[in-house]
Amino acid sequence: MEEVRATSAWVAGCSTHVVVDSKGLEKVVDTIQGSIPKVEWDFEGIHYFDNGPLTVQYLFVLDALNFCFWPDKDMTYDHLASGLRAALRNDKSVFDADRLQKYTGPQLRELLKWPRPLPLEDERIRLLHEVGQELERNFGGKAANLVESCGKSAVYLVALITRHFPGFRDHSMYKGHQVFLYKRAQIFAADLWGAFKGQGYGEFNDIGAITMFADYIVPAVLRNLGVLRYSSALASIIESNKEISSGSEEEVELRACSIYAVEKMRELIEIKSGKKVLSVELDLWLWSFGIHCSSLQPHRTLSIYY
Ligand SMILES: Nc1nc2c(c(CN[C@H]3C=C[C@H](O)[C@@H]3O)cn2[C@@H]2O[C@H](COP(=O)(O)O)[C@@H](O)[C@H]2O)c(=O)[nH]1
Repeated sequence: MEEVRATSAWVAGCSTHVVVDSKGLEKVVDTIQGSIPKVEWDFEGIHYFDNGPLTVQYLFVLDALNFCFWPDKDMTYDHLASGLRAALRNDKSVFDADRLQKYTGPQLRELLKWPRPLPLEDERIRLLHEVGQELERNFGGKAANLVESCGKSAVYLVALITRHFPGFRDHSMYKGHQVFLYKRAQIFAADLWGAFKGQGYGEFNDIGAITMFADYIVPAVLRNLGVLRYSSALASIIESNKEISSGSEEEVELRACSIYAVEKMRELIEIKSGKKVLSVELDLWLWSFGIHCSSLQPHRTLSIYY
């Protein structure tokens, strides 16, 4: 994920709306004293897991749809993960590649037992079709084949996913430069690693290369911890719940500075305590803290990437 790391660092270096506060960062690192609280993958108990290829199919579908829940004030990631789990328990062929290509909005709603249109429903359907078509065309219909072809490399997996599935190409233009964020492709690798506990489909020799997943929860957590600071203009946009356009400087800075800050946190933990932590572990700790923190103020962007 060298391009994610390098381009995020570049944004952080010329960012004007968001600042990574090195003092704030150091304070957090001093507080945790080299050992971040261990958060178990699926601490919520909402995901499907059967230790086999169907779990891989489930996680790929889940991460194809893992974005933008906030427009419906009652919807969260939990509804998606547990809704897809219930659908799969009820019918093992529900995520077969041929079926993925045919779902309609109302059918997906029915699958998730959601009583009204989903946020960005048309895009969700388009992305499901894309996943079904491309899995069928190049991977024998199975996400497990996609993962097996990666030779235990998370970096290669992310590259392969972004090459084959345009919906996962999470990138932006910032001050004339292309910036790579790859949130959903990276989170899929991390979900495999977490679910399979680093074994089988979850075994990656380079899991340390994955960065944090730039969503709308972790930036707000980092701000809450004093690691990120916002300009007063950006702070008032976020506090008044106004939407920030996808691809705007503000939005790219919020996401890229979060990636950069977590990389810096990881480096500083190692310098201060000699302990190596993974960005994936830091992400899960920060994210799980965020979803339990009612005072958090996430930014609002309509996006298919996070
Ligand atoms: N950075 C980061 N962002 C994450 C996740 C996850 C879930 N990961 C699973 C993996 C293991 C655990 O057991 C988790 O269940 C979801 N999100 C993002 O959060 C937002 C949803 O917020 P709300 O609308 O309040 O539900 C949305 O952008 C979604 O894409 C993560 O881990 N890291």
